[in-house]
Amino acid sequence: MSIQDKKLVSLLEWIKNTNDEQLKPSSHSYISSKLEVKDYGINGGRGINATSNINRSELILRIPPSFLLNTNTVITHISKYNDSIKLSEPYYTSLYTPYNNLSDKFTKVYESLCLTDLLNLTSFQLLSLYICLEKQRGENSFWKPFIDMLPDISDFKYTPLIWKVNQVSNYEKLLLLLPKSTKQHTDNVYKRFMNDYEIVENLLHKKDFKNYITIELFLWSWMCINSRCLYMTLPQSKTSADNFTLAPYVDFLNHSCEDQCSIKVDGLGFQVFTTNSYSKDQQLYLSYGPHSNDFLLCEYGFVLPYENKWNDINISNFILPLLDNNQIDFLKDNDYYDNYTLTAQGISFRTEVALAVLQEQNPQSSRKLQALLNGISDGSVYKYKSDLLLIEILEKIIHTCNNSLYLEYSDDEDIPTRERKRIIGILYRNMLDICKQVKEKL
Ligand SMILES: C[S@@+](CC[C@H](N)C(=O)[O-])C[C@H]1O[C@@H](n2cnc3c(N)ncnc32)[C@H](O)[C@@H]1O
Repeated sequence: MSIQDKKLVSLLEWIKNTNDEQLKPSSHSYISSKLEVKDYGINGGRGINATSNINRSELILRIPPSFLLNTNTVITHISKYNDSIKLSEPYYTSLYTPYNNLSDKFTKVYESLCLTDLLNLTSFQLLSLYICLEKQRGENSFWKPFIDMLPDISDFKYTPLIWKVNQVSNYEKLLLLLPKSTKQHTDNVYKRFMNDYEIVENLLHKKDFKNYITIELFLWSWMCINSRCLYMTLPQSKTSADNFTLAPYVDFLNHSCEDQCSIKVDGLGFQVFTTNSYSKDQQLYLSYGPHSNDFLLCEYGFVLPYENKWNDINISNFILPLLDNNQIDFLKDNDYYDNYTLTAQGISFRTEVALAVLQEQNPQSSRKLQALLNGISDGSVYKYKSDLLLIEILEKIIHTCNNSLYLEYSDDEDIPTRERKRIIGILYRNMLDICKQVKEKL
């Protein structure tokens, strides 16, 4: 049995938890016997395979609350090492937290944190910190079987954030080759990451724990969360971004554009139902959301090279510099400022509004514009000039894409650089396809 197979067996034993008398059978995880984890190699890494036919609307997975890694479970587990943290809410007290009393240098960190310290962190910061510490606790960690099955940092080799933080070979050149909107997205992800790292580092520093978490470890933990978190409302969350959980085993489901499984979260935990029927040996998928390749690359580290119906192009960089102050004020007042996109189907309504505003000296007093915004007019009065400007923009993008398509077939001697260039080339090819389809329709 390979090491990976042994780790998977441990994960299954841990998550089913059938040996523990304390736990009611209804709280054991349910993993349908029609499922197996399969390695799809370069086509998505590990995924879930149907070992026999599965019906539509069939319950295939149920992971009880105690085995979900989120703010609730983290705070409850930490409280077991810290007498100052008194929890009374049922979403904490109902959790199963076998306290094994295995103190170590990392549980000293838990001893030093008060509840306010924990609640002042975002879910993302708290979980990143916790996974870094639990990973280093090894055998002492309740979560070891789960942490052992998390991906390796090399599984994120296509993520531009990793290129930048780890300064991989040719990273500066690679970042410059990215389409502008992907570069901007990368800068935003980088800011989010650095901000989380600094906050966690400052907290540890304040408590006198130095060199407990390297940036490399934090990056791994942060990317594992970013690429595997699933939406789940949590009672103590301050923002919608805090509403997520990690769900062992469910997180083996790979992404497809079409929803093929649905999620239900209730007192029983995190449940997955099929929304399709599957035949034996088919891979099961879950849609992570309506994400373009640009988004998938920056946040998850992969792209769907051929069939991503959510691909779009952000053309804000072309439109924003053309707006005068009056037009900017109007768009801001009406919540239409920035984020102008187009897909293979055409421009978004936001983009249509921006192109119409560009044709108005005094947008505030234009009845035509008001009619467009209110849905009374179809905006055809603006169409001729909007199309002319759009063609100009499309031609500029087509020119850039044509000059960058070679990247997909790069013959760079350095293999990692060649692979990363191939992914960048795919982004340009996707953009070119959209531009051509939109142009044909004008
Ligand atoms: C929630 S995990 C899914 C399980 C993952 N494949 C694994 O080996 O652990 C998300 C990660 O899986 C990979 N992934 C998911 N869907 C994919 C797809 N359609 N094509 C390629 N990679 C995919 C990406 O690396 C992504 O960051």
